Amino acid sequence: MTENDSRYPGADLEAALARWLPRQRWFAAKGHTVTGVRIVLRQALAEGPGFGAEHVLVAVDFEDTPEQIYQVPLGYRSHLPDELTPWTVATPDDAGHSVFVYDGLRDQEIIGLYARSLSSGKPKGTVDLHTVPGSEFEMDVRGRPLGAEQSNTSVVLGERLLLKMFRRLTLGINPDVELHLALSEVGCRSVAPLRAWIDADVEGVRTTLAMAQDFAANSADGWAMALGSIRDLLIEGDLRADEVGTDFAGESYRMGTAVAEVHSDLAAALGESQRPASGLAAAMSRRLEAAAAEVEELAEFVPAIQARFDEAAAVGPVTVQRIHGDLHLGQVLRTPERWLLIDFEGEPAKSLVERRHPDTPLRDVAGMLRSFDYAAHHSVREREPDTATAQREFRAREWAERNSAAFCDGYAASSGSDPRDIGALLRAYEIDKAVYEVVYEARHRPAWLRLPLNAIRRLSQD
Ligand SMILES: Nc1ncnc2c1ncn2[C@@H]1O[C@H](COP(=O)(O)OP(=O)(O)O)[C@@H](O)[C@H]1O
Ligand SMILES: O=P(O)(O)O[C@H]1O[C@H](CO)[C@@H](O[C@H]2O[C@H](CO)[C@@H](O)[C@H](O)[C@H]2O)[C@H](O)[C@H]1O
Repeated sequence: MTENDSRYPGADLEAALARWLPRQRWFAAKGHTVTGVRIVLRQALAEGPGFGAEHVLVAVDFEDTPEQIYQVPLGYRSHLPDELTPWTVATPDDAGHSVFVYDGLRDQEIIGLYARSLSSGKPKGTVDLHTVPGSEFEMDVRGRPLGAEQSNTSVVLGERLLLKMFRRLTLGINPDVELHLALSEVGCRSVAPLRAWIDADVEGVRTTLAMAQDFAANSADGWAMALGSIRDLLIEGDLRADEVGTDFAGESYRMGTAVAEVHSDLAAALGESQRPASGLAAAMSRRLEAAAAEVEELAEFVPAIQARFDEAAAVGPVTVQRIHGDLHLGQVLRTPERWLLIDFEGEPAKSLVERRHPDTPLRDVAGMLRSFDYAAHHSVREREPDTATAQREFRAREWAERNSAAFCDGYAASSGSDPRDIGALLRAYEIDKAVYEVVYEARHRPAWLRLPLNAIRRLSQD
């Protein structure tokens, strides 16, 4: 297939993508009506009889929200194997299109094309590849998609590298690459080293498209591990968290030390400064106002939340630095050796400028404390209600408190500073995160909305 391809005209591709994009897990504008799709980059990767592949970027217009740009590597085949049919964008039709169009990142052959580009150091056309010095790639590695869809799409190359293709593009450098690069340069042990990244000029701005880092084989994510621990605890509800065989506190402690190490390495690599807590609290109040305008269930909590933010504002000057920005149990991987932090993109709903703003490390600590609460209470809600439900709620809370304390202990032991010492600010961050979660759940998983709302009640009114 070539740039001005006659077999699949741009206008038809744009129309097919307008129908397909809103159904994707990573589509960030759920609930907004797409009014048009415009191709902004179309780069042939392979072409031959019955098979083609293209790297495509599109700008999506909406009725009621600003344009968004998405990355959609596409495959074209005259015969689509069964395993690729769930990823169909368009089928052959009466209008004379003889090929299926599908999500290229589900096709091992197309993933292999990206792998070869990385290993040869020669991406196609206007797309640039940057290799971190000392990183080598094998020429002909095979690729496979990585499990479930998330905010982006990741593929494993030769079981050695993970290539993450950003889906919704934010014009500029992606903090995931920026922070992984900084951490890799100072030899941080608690991240998977960055090996390469891909960028291109998009609408006149140099923009990150993808990154490759070491693949941590045989790892488990913190969310799955935490759920395993809680499952055992909730079977009867009569044992305390420290009495069940799958007590998680030791892991939470080590996770705390890993997060502290990353914070210390980020400060060493990118610096620290001072900021009045009043400015941080004012930003939280603005976010609260916007969230309450979007999710009406928040309204009754606004005065109590604001009182907590006012307490945080009185804390005085605090040290700020670059942080992870969206830390939760799904963002930590337990390898056989240690915990690794992944996905430094920051909260997807924030602008790039906001995500790159220095903040206190307490935001990340609070993110993990919120996640212990999520894991515990989500597990209770997964079970059919019965006479033991109240007891399970009690145990779940105990589990969250035990693991939060262990995490903070580990953090304090590694960093020399205990996050609980500035309790008013830590609590404000927990509430701020729960407010973000209320909006996130209302947009993506309304059935989960009660989880952050219950936490807000507890955190703002205790
Ligand atoms: N370096 C890695 N090694 C192994 N698995 C990884 C690695 N980085 C991420 N993963 C896995 O890929 C999934 C998606 O990664 P993440 O960076 O969180 O992507 P997204 O931006 O799509 O949320 C994670 O949940 C984790 O299971
Ligand atoms: O897609 P990302 O992983 O970057 O993060 C977004 O999605 C997360 C949900 O997967 C969301 O996290 C919330 O749910 C988690 C459980 O699924 C829980 O552990 C977190 O504490 C809770 O915030 C995250 O906030 C969002 O940015």
